[in-house]
Amino acid sequence: MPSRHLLQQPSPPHPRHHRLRPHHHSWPLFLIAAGAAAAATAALLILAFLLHRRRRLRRLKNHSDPPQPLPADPDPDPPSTCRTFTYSDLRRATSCFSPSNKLGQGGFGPVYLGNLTGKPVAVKLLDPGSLQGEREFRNELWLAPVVGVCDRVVAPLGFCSGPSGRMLVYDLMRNGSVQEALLDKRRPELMVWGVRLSVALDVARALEFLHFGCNPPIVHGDVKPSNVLLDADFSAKIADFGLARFVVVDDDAVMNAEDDNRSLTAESECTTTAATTVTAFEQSPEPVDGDSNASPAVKKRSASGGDWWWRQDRNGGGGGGGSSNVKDYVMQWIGSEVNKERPRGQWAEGDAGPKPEGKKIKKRPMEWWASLDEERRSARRKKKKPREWWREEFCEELTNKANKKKQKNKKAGVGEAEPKKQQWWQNQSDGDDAEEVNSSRKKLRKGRQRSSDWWAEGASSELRTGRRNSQDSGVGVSGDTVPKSGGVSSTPSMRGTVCYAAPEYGGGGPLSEKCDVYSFGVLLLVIISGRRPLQVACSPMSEFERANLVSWARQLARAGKLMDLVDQNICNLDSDQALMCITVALLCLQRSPARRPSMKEVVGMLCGETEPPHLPVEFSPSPPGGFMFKSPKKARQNIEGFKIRQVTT
Ligand SMILES: Nc1ncnc2c1ncn2[C@@H]1O[C@H](COP(=O)(O)OP(=O)(O)OP(=O)(O)O)[C@@H](O)[C@H]1O
Repeated sequence: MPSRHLLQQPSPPHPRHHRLRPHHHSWPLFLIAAGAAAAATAALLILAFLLHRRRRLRRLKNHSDPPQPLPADPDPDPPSTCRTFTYSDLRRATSCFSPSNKLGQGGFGPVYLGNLTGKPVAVKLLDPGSLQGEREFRNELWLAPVVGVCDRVVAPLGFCSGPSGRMLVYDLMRNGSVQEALLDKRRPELMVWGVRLSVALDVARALEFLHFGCNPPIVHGDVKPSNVLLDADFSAKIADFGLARFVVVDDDAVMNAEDDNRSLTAESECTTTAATTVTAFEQSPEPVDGDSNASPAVKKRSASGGDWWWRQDRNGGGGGGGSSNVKDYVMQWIGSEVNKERPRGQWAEGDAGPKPEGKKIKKRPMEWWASLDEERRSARRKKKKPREWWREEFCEELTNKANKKKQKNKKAGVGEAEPKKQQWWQNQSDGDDAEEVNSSRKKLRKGRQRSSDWWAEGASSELRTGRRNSQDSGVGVSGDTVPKSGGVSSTPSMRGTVCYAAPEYGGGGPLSEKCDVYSFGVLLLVIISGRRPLQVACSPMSEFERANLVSWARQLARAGKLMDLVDQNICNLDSDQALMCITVALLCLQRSPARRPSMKEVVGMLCGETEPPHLPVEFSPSPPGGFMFKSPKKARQNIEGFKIRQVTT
C-alpha cells in the first residue's frame, strides 16, 4: 500500500500546460510592460492632438494677421530694385482683395486694383500650389532690374512672399490689356488707325530692347494681346516675363554651326543652333549693355548654356543668387511637369546640361515614376517591328470595340453594316491587300488632312498635341460672343500660348528671338484686323476659311487681296501703312525662323526708316493660270514672264 506522503505529492505538470502558462514570477513584469505601452500610446495620442491643434491655431492666426517679417525663404534674393511689401500692406491696399477690385485673371492667379499710399497699383496674387505661378514669380523678380529700365516694359515694383501667399505689385496700366481694350471692349480710342499703329510700334520697340538692348538678350516667350498693357494715354507696354529666357550662346555649338555653315547651301536655315536659352533664375543678368548692336561674340559665355547651369549648381550657387534651391526647384519641376509637357530630350540636352558619361544616373523616385511609362513603351517599340507595335497599340482595341458593337447589334437584331469597312484596321494588320479598304482609308486620310490643314498652318503645334492650353488663347467665337472682360485668362503652357507660339517652338524646337518675332507677327495681324487669331464660325461655310487668321492672311496674300484683312471699323485709315504692316506681319510669320526679320528690322520697316518690305515668296500672289503647264518650255516662259511682272509691279 502506498504511503500517505507519496499520495500527497503533486503530480508532475503536463508538459503542454507548462509551456503555455506564464510562470508566476513573470506576471508583474508582464503587467508593467502592458501598462507602459498603454501609457506611451496615450502620450503619443495626446502629443499628436496638441500638435495638430497648435498647427490649426497657427494657420488661423496667419490668415487673420500674417507674421512679419517673412520667414526664411528658399527663393533667390529679391532684386534690390523691388520693394518688399507685407501681406497686410497689400490686403489693405486692395480692400481685402475685394472682388470689386479684380482687374483680371491670369494663369498666375487673379489681379487686383490696389492703392498704396495714393499710388494706384495692380497686385497679382499667386494661386497657392501653382507650379506655373511659382516659376513665373521667380522669373519676374529676377528680370525686374534688367527689363525695368525700359519704359516700354511693365516690371514689378515690389513683391510679398510669405506663408500667406505670394504677390507681385506693378504700376497700374489704366486701360488694361490690348486683349480687353481691343477685342473685348472694342474701345473707341483703338478704332483710330494711328493709335493701332503706335501700339504695334511700341510693342516692336519693347521687343527690340529685349533682343538687342539686353546682354544677354532676353526672349519674352509669350507675346500676345493680354500681355500688352495700355496706360492712360494708350501707350503700350509689354508685361508678363514669366516665360522669358536669356539667350546664351553656346561656344561649342557656335564652332559646330560655323563648320556646318561652310558646307551648307544658301538655303540653310540654321541660325539658332548656337544659342540656347535659360530661365532668368538660372543665370544672373549682366547690366544692360548700352551697345544695342551687341555681336554674337559679345554674347558668348565661357561655358555653354547647359554647362553653365550645371556647373553653377555643382558649385553651390553663385552667379548672383543661383542657390542650390534653384536646382532642386528645377529638378522637381522637370520631374513633375516637364516629362509630361516637354518634347523628350530638350531639357536633358539643352537646358539641364550634359549628363556624366559612362555613369548610370540614379533617378529620383519622382523622375523614375514620370519616365516609367515612356521607357516601357520605347522598350516595347524596340523589340517589335513598327507595324506589330502599332497593331498591338491600336488595332486590338479597335477590334474589341467592333466586336462589342457587333454583339450589341446582334442582340438588337440589327444586320451587320459594311463589315469590311468597319474593320479596315484588321485588314491593314493582315497584309494591306484589300483594294477596297485601301481606297477608303486613303479617302479618310485625305479628308482629315484637308480639314486640319488650315488649322495646323497657323495655330501652333501645341494645338495638335493637345496639351493643356488657354481657355481663350486667341480663340473666339464669331459674332459678339466674347469672353467677359477681365475675367478670362489666356493661360500659356510652358511653350507659349496657342496661336501665338512659333511653330518650331511649339513643335519642340529651341526658344529663340525669332519665336518672339513670329508671335509679334500674329499680334500685328490681330491689331490690324481687330479679331482673334482663331475665330470659330457658327454661320456659313464661307466663314470657315477665315477662321484661322494666319492662314486666311496667307490666302489673301496669294490672291492679292490683303486689304480685306483690315478691320472695317477703323477710321482715318492709311491704306499704304496698313498694307505695309500686313506685309511686315507676313514676313514675321514665315515658317523658316532664319527668314523672319529681326525686331530691329521690324522697327525700321514700321517706322518707315528702311526700305518698304516685299511680300515673302511663299505668300506672293500665284501667277495667272498657275504652274500646271504641260510643256516644260512653256512653263519656263510663263515663270519668267511672271517674275518680270512681279518686279515691275
Ligand atoms: N499692371 C496692370 N495694370 C492693369 N491691369 C493689369 C495689370 N496686370 C495685369 N492686368 C490685368 O489682369 C489680367 C490678367 O493678367 P495676367 O498677366 O495675370 O494674365 P494673362 O496675361 O491674361 O494670362 P497669362 O498669365 O495666362 O498669360 C490682364 O489681362 C489685365 O487685364
